[in-house]
Amino acid sequence: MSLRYLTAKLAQQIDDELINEAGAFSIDQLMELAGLAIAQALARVYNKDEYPNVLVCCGPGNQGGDGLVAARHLAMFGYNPVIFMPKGFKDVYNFERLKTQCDNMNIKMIPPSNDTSLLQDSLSSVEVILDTISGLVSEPIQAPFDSALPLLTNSGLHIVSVDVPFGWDVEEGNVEGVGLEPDVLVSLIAPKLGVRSFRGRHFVAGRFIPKSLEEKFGLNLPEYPDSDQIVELAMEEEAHR
Ligand SMILES: NC(=O)C1=CN([C@@H]2O[C@H](COP(=O)(O)OP(=O)(O)OC[C@H]3O[C@@H](n4cnc5c(N)ncnc54)[C@H](OP(=O)(O)O)[C@@H]3O)[C@@H](O)[C@H]2O)[C@@H](O)CC1
Ligand SMILES: [K+]
Repeated sequence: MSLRYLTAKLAQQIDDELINEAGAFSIDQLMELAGLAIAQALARVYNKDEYPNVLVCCGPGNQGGDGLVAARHLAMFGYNPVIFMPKGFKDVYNFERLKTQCDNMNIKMIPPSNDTSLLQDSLSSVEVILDTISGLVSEPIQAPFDSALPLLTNSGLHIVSVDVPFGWDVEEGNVEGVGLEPDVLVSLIAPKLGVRSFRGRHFVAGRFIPKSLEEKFGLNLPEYPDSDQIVELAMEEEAHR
């Protein structure tokens, strides 16, 4: 039985079940585990001696929250993350706490601005971009990320994307051809249909899904090694899907 690739609707349904009485998780718990796993995947591929500087690009939704958590863990691991979060977080209470936790780690945040020169400056001093802009939303690319996208794409830097690379459709992939082209992808819980064409290093993260939910949704998740929070999909597995 092969790994199940999820529609946007199914991914949302699994998230909802994890949070309602069946799963009984709080969003903070899931965000913390997701952010930790994302940081672990980035560290697995880009070691901190060669790639110490990471630009963490955060959207205004839950995925942006995952990004703030990942930035904090990367700092704990010895990286030097810088946060680019040009649009205010939707859940202000969560954001304020996550932002304070990043401030306490002396993580720099690029101030929101219509002028892209600050972003450009940061791109010239990092080795890796972490794309935690959006995950489950299929929308045309909107401000303020529209002006950032070409800068990220043309930077030539290594890119780690979470769930769905920015600019891709959740189910159809990079149909417009303008989305980010990451080197590494971290799929939370299970990959989404749109990333079937992805051929870089692909990790699945989310070692918190109860067996009952895995079975209910027929996910056929790969086995996580040891005590890892991430599992890398083998190239053969990718080629056969
Ligand atoms: N499964 C799990 O275990 C866990 C899942 N979690 C995470 O939740 C993520 C889903 O979160 P989510 O539902 O809040 O949506 P998300 O993708 O963050 O986008 C929100 C906003 O972004 C914006 N935006 C989107 N597209 C855009 C565009 N093209 N151009 C410009 N802006 C765009 C848009 O903002 P708006 O324009 O509406 O202000 C939209 O409303 C999921 O991927 C995973 O990372 C973890 O937190 C917990 C564990
Ligand atoms: K993303």
